[in-house]
Amino acid sequence: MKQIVVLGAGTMGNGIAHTFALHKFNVTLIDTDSARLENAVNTIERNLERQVKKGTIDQSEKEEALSNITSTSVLSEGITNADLIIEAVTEDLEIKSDLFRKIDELCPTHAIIASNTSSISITALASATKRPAQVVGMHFMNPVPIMKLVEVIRGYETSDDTATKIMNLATELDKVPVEVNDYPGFIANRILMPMINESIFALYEGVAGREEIDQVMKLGMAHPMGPLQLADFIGLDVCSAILTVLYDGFGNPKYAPCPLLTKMVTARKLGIKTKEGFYKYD
Ligand SMILES: NC(=O)c1ccc[n+]([C@@H]2O[C@H](COP(=O)([O-])OP(=O)(O)OC[C@H]3O[C@@H](n4cnc5c(N)ncnc54)[C@H](O)[C@@H]3O)[C@@H](O)[C@H]2O)c1
Repeated sequence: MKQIVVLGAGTMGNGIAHTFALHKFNVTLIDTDSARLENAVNTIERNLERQVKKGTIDQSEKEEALSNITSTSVLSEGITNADLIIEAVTEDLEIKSDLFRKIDELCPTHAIIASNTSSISITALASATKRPAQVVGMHFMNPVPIMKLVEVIRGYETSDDTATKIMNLATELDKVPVEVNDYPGFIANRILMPMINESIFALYEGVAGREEIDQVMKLGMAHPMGPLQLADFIGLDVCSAILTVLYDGFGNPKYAPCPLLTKMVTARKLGIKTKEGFYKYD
C-alpha cells in the first residue's frame, strides 16, 4: 500500500494525513471546504515543526513529510489510483454512505475503503458499496500523531485479508491495533461517551462546576484531561452525534445526550474548533 487518500481535512483528517506522510506514504487530502483544507495543511506544518523542536524528527523528515501530501477539493483526484481510502468526514450516516457510494465507483478494484468513524456501523457503510469485504473501520484517536491506539472494526462482511492488511498497516505506522466487532460505538466510545455525558449531566444539575468536575477525574482517576476538557477537544457536535448513534443503536435511554450538550451544539459552542465550549480558547 502506497497511495493513501484521506477524505475530510478536519480535526482527524489532518492528523491521519500527517501520520501517513511521516511514514513515507503518498497522501492526497481531500475536503469539499477549501478553507478547512488550507487550515489542515497549515496545522500539519505547525505540528511537524513542533516535532522538530522536540527532537522527535529532523528538518529533512519534516520537509519530506510535507512533500508527500497533496491537497485538493476534487473527489476524483487521487481516488482513481488509491490503494486505501480513509474517510474522516462529519459523523453523519447519510453523508458517509453517500461518499462510500461515490468512492466505490471511483477507486480501483483492489482498494480498501476504511472509515475513521467513532460510532457509525461499518456494516451500514459497506452496504453502500459493491465491495463489503474490502470495507473496514480504522479508528484513530485524537491527536493522531501522538495516540498509539487504532481500533480496527470488522463489519459483517469484512474479509480476513482486509482486516489483516489494516492491522499490519497500523503497526507500520507505529500504532497498536486492537480488533473489535461492529456494534454502536465499538469499544472506545461505548465506554468514553457515557462518561463524558454523565459529567455534562453533573454540570447541568449543578452538582459541581466545570473545573471541579475535571479536577476530580484528573486527580482522583489519573485521567490526563478532565471529561469536559476532553469533550471540547473532541468537538461537542462529534460527542452529540456519537451519543445519538448509541441511543438509536441500543434503544436505551441511558445514552440520550444531556440537554445541556444539545443546547451548546445548537448554539455552535463546539469546543476548541469554534474557540468556545465548556471553556474558552484564544
Ligand atoms: N474529533 C475526534 O476526537 C475524533 C476521534 C476519533 C474519530 N473521529 C471521527 O472522525 C471523523 C471526522 O471527525 P472530525 O472531528 O475530524 O470532524 P471535523 O468536523 O473536524 O471535520 C470534518 C471534515 O469533513 C469535511 N466534509 C464534510 N462532508 C464532506 C464531504 N462530503 N467530502 C469531503 N469532506 C467533507 C468537512 O468540511 C470537515 O472539514 C468523524 O467520523 C468522527 O466521528 C473524531
